[in-house]
Amino acid sequence: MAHKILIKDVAKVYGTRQTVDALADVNLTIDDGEFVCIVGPSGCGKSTLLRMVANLHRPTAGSVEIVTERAQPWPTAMVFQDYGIFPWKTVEQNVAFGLRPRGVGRAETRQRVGRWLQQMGLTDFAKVYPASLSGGMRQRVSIARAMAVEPEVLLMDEPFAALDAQLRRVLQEELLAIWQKNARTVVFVTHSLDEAILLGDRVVVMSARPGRIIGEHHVPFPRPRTPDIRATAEFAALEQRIWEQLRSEVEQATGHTDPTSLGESATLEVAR
Ligand SMILES: Nc1ncnc2c1ncn2[C@@H]1O[C@H](COP(=O)(O)OP(=O)(O)OP(=O)(O)O)[C@@H](O)[C@H]1O
Repeated sequence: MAHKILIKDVAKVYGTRQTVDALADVNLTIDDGEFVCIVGPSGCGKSTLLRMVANLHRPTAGSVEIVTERAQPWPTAMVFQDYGIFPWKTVEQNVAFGLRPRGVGRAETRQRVGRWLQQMGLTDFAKVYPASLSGGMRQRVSIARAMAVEPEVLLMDEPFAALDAQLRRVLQEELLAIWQKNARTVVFVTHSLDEAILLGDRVVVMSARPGRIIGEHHVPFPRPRTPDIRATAEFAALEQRIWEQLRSEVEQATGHTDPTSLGESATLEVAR
């Protein structure tokens, strides 16, 4: 398959007098249409990496490239944990945002907004302002907005982390179904190994800061997938393998040495 994202020898240092080494020696190639999940301890530079792919941050060293025929506007869209939608715009105005700057005409905008409102179950809320929506509905607006621009690469930074456990599962399942219908390249940052395995074709594991890639795991479940794969022994075994690789990094990042004492401060979620 053709390569879509090429991350070569990337390092990121924040600050000038007091510096933070966020990333070091990051090399990652993502194929066109691949769904890659990135997991790693808190503060290891996952968001930094995503922002570099979004062209919001520049690497201090190395390069981040998206293979595309239309570099203007930048061919990514991003979904954030805190939704990032505009409170002063209605749901449909939020979903339409981003289409005009991309030169999408009125008729096409109406058609795309209608389609994505429908796909995300938002049609009845088109004229509503975000303040009256639940967190789950706001995140649906955010996903609809990102998908409406038909990005070549969709970047998702812990999009479901603020939702309660049940709602999170519902949105995971919706995203799984949407992606299987509209396959495109996705880079998805999460603290949840369960989520990463359910959704991803590949799970990339990062070390404690400065973040490096310390492992990559192919997710062997064929598409289309359903959430039933969670109940398989293969799923549990893969989750365990990834956790074993990650545990010492999480301990390092949190200052814990006894894994049984991670408790409330655990920075990774492992279903067990
Ligand atoms: N603009 C900035 N200026 C200075 N330091 C920053 C900046 N942005 C991030 N950092 C630091 O860089 C490191 C990596 O941050 P980043 O947010 O990329 O990590 P993360 O893995 O996404 O964290 P989390 O899992 O907690 O969201 C952290 O130590 C963070 O404090």
